[in-house]
Amino acid sequence: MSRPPIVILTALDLEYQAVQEKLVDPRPRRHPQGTRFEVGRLAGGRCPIVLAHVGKGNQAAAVLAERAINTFAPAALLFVGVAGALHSHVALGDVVVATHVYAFHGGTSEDDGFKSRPRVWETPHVVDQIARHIDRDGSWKRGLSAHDRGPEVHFGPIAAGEVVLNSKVSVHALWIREHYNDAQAVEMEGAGVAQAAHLNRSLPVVVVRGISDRADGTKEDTDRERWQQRAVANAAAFAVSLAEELSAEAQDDDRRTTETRRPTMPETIRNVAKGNARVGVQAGTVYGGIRITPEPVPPTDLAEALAGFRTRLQRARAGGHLDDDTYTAAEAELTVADKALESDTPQSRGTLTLALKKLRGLIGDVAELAAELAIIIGLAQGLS
Ligand SMILES: Nc1nc2c([nH]c(=O)n2[C@H]2C[C@H](O)[C@@H](COP(=O)(O)OP(=O)(O)OP(=O)(O)O)O2)c(=O)[nH]1
Repeated sequence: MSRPPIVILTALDLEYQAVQEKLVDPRPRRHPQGTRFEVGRLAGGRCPIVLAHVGKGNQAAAVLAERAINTFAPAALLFVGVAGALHSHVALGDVVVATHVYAFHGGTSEDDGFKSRPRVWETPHVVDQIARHIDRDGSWKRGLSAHDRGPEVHFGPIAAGEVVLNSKVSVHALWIREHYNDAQAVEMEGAGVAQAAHLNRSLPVVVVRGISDRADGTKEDTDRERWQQRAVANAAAFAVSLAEELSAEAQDDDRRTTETRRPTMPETIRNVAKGNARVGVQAGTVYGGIRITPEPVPPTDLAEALAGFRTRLQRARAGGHLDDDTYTAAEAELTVADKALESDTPQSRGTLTLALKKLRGLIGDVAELAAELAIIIGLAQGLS
């Protein structure tokens, strides 16, 4: 079972570069709409990473997050970048991991002033627990260049708006202090990414930010002192450790689901076979060097099976088991099959079977996919 990918989004070139440096053998993947993703693996790790540059702002971040989710079916989404600190205990170079993201610009403008209409997305519990474990473990700091003090990791809310905040006394600064007082850092993309993940069956998302200024009017100075590069290197180091753990966890979850679906066998087996009946192995407990491969539970609903197969196809591509051209051709056949299934006429049933057979020719080299498709073809043939 191959590991599901983790998508990492970045806004600035220096953020992209900081993550890209962690990838082994990154390969470009061009989306039909022109977005260039890069897919690689972490050095010494097994998790496929999909990296993208989304530019500044929540809107672009949301659209491209949606695109990445649809294309790669990741196990989780991370945003890695820089941010300004909102409290004095959060120092330059520290890492802030969002427990919540506040979209701090929501509100209503009334005669007696602007009223807050907060929106907030919470980081899923399981992901938060993994991130805290990585912080306690501390091994994510290996490989960081030696500083006077190692960066600290802070867990807390992040405020994401539509402006670069570079003042302690501006309207925006006062607004955040009054209504989002526990926010640790401020940035411009977290809300867009969180919204996109929420709209995709609440896919786990984590915003990881390195602090490169104090959001207090000194941003130009700290930028000149290259705090952006230093801060994002720390955020990237933390994020890739997190990605590796998240992918491993998702794989374990997949395995557990497969195992709980397997019917359990009682310890004592009574053989009820009679006459010339053929009997395989019936055993409650088996000792010795026996390898057992769990048999997948065959799908019964064709539409669901096709949707599941599309996800598997995306993962096979993200994991490097299918090249781009084969993937595109296979996806096209799957779309033909989907449409034919919707029409449900005698003619469309023929189209459906033909599309699935062409698909079989395309993915035949990937054993896992071929086995699953054989079951789907059986289901489709059962329709006619
Ligand atoms: N360090 C820091 N990063 C911030 C702040 N606000 C903010 O949105 N970010 C994050 C999210 C944005 O993607 C990006 C904006 O930072 P930037 O350095 O590009 O800001 P800017 O537009 O003023 O920079 P420039 O291109 O004019 O030099 O950094 C902040 O106050 N401090």
